[in-house]
Amino acid sequence: MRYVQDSRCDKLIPDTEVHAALEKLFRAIFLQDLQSQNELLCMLPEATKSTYRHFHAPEHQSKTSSESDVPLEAREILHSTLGFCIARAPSSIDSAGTGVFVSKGHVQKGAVVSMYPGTVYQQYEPIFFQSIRNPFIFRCIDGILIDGNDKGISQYLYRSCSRRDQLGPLKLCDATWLSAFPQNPWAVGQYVNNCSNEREANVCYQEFDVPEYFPIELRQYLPNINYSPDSQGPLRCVVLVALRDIDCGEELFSNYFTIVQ
Ligand SMILES: C[S@@+](CC[C@H](N)C(=O)[O-])C[C@H]1O[C@@H](n2cnc3c(N)ncnc32)[C@H](O)[C@@H]1O
Repeated sequence: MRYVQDSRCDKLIPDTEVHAALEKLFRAIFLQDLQSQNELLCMLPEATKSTYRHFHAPEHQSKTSSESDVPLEAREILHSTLGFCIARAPSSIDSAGTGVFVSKGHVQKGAVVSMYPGTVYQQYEPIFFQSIRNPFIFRCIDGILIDGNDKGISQYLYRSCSRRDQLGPLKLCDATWLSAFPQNPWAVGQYVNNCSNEREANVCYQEFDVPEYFPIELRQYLPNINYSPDSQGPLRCVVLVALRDIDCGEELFSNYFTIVQ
């Protein structure tokens, strides 16, 4: 069990740091994929477009296209931006199925390591059928639920909601976490296994409400979507934050049970 004095004391790092980390990684992914973002860029306000204008300059293009036009693999972008990669692999615990490992580099205490993807349900929204034999439902402190199952009915619902909310080339979330190759390399947090007496937690969950001013062109990398189109307020995301320095090769373990006293 993880004990927290008060729901206001649950956060390990301030929201501003989570926001900065998300923006840093997402911008790096966006810049790597700039050639296919033209249609979206045309829709954006002049001020936003101008932020990216210099990246169209021939000097930059010649640097990235010298080898091929294929964007850097997502995990490599994570490594070059934040100094580590994570990947799914068979857990170091027998019978625990798949886990998530630091596969390259080193994670520093307090860093955002991963995100918990999935469909976001308010307390009063129906989730009964999706929840049957589904170990991927995450419950937030305020009762909001996130269904991070990448199979079955959960998968269909996420895809359906993501297409519903797409406005032309403007995607408001990322659905690639449902595949083996997520474009947001953090979006594998639902595979992080539970700690035990032998394997202490090295990451913990932290809720993050995406503010209105989060860059619209970067929302396409958020691995969460509201179940209801009428949901009010900010989109709920959950990130996993390192509780200590984590070395390459270590498996990530969280604590599935937090008691708010
Ligand atoms: C959210 S899933 C985590 C991903 C899971 N390992 C998989 O391969 O799908 C939670 C399930 O993983 C397994 N699990 C998680 N932590 C475990 C542990 N410490 N020991 C054994 N099984 C574990 C349990 O089956 C649990 O219901």
